Amino acid sequence: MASSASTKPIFSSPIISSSQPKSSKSSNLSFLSSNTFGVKPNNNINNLKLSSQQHSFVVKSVLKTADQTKQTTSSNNVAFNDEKPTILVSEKLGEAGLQVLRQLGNVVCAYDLSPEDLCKKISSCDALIVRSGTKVTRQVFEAGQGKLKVVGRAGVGIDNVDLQAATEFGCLVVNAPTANTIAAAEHGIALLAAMARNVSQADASLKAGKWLRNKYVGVSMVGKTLAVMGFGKVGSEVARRAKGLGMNVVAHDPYAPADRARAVGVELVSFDQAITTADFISLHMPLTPTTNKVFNENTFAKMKKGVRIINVARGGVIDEDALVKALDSGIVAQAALDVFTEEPPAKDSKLVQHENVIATPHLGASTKEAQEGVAIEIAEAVVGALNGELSATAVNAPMVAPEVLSELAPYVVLAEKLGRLAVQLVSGGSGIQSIKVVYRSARGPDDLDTRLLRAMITKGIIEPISNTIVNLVNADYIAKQKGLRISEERVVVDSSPELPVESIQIQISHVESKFASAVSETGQISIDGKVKYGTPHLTCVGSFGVDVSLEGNLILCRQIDQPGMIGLVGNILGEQNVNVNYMSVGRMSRRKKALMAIGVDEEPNKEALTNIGAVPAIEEFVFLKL
Ligand SMILES: NC(=O)c1ccc[n+]([C@@H]2O[C@H](COP(=O)([O-])OP(=O)(O)OC[C@H]3O[C@@H](n4cnc5c(N)ncnc54)[C@H](O)[C@@H]3O)[C@@H](O)[C@H]2O)c1
Ligand SMILES: O=C(O)[C@H](O)COP(=O)(O)O
Repeated sequence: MASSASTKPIFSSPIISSSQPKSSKSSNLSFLSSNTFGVKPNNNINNLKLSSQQHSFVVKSVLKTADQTKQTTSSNNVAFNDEKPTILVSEKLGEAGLQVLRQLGNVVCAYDLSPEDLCKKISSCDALIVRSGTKVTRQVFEAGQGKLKVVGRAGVGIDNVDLQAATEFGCLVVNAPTANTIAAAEHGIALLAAMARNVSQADASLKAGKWLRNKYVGVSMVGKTLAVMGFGKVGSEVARRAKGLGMNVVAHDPYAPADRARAVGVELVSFDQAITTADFISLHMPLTPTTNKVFNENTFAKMKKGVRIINVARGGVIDEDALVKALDSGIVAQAALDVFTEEPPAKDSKLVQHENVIATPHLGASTKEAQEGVAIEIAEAVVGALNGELSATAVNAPMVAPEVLSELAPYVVLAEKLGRLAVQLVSGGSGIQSIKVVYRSARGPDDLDTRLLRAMITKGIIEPISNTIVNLVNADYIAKQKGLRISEERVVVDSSPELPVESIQIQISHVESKFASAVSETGQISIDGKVKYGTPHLTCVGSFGVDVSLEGNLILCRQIDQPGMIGLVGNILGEQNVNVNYMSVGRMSRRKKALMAIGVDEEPNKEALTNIGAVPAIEEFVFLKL
């Protein structure tokens, strides 16, 4: 490490768990099985090479599922399946979106599927597109395991998708968050005005032959206070429109920036302040464990008597029984509801049937314009994901800008290879619990996004020793599940900021190594790598500096530094027709200990490895698969 280097931890890993994983697999990484040479046969090795389609390749690699791994392993290249992907559309989607999908894959539109039929169909699908009516449960992800790569939610709310299960199964979830904003806001305003002026009730009454002008006297909106609960995309558009109606608008949103509210002329206030001062309350927050039934008996009791409530967000944010009581008692004068806890609600729902309630069947996003826009937005996101692009609307994966991705491409390969090497250096009986990754870089902390690199290191470490397929979506989850703690550290070095990373070091502590020379003076297994001319290189093993290109496989030998060693080992390999592609020797001092790193194209047979071990000057050696 350069003496001028400053050390700054950048990541305090969330991947810290003392809990045992749920799966029946080993709770830590102690199940390294060994053959004669201490290496477990590895079915998941990808012969990764950078190509002209580097960017696309990198993403495909980081999002790869078991299915793709099978295919790439058998064909020994990194290309996606040549067959067209199958995209299941389980709810009505605009024609323009379907056309985008058809350009890439086989599109199957199957509406109103039972949960069982969805599970049956999904096992042969690469992607699923839903709206709010399809429950994408854990069972769906289990049924789609190894094949289903992406779930597209044609809309905003993802409360009908089991995100935890998606992440565990490495399935990307994308949504279409912008195209229906205006439609939802307009519907909110339509309900607000219709409720205030009794439009629905008066219309029904007139159609029933009555003329009740006195009964349907409404309330005015101008000068009244509207509390917008959730000042996101829809909430802020509702606020903007309500101001146009002359309303006094306040908003509550714990995460909204004050300047965004100021720009609309809205004051951000506390939850209690909002609900106690408002004449109208309009709900625009997502349904989450925190917002579930946040409008309940207690909160209704705090509201101004005669308050009016509009909900175009999610039914689940209201305790519907409590709302019926509040309507009966007059605390809530009227409610206008587009969404319900159960959709469709029961025909005899007291809430829907209440005389002071007007209701629509989840129509917020249902304008021609919004449905066209949502269909295109989700189709493009799903096609992009299937093509290997990271989506800007990924819900359960880090979003990495394409230019960052291209720049990091060779480092992604290096990261995975170093992970693979490091884990193979751990001796069979040891469990890995703690891994430290040190990035040496001239870049400032904001200019280096290491999430991708960390995911690929995790992939490299876990895949050789388990059947789990690791990708960008599930890397952190899988590491946590296996009790693996990964911490990251940045060392700022005085080199060119043109390069995102100068070197990556992986340290594994509290384990024994099957190759003692890989253990550094401070007691950890430690290896370093760099990208040279676009190719990953191993540059340090323990305390030995080496330089070997990480292609094919690797033999590391520690020996007494003396003439003729390269020839001796080269001959043994040559006799078995094993081609050496790279060789490098690092030593501590002259004629003492040296470390020889040999890159080989083929896997040496047992005899070749036995003969290498029998060379008197060789004190230890290890064969590592990349
Ligand atoms: N009825 C429909 O057809 C329809 C159409 C579009 C959107 N929606 C629903 O409307 C809601 C908002 O959509 P959006 O596009 O504006 O989403 P958004 O993510 O842009 O906005 C949601 C806002 O809620 C805020 N929030 C989160 N937790 C909160 C809490 N506890 N209290 C207050 N605010 C909180 C967030 O900070 C965010 O600003 C979602 O539930 C969405 O599913 C319904
Ligand atoms: O969250 C959303 O985008 C809306 O609730 C729209 O849902 P829909 O796609 O089922 O109309």
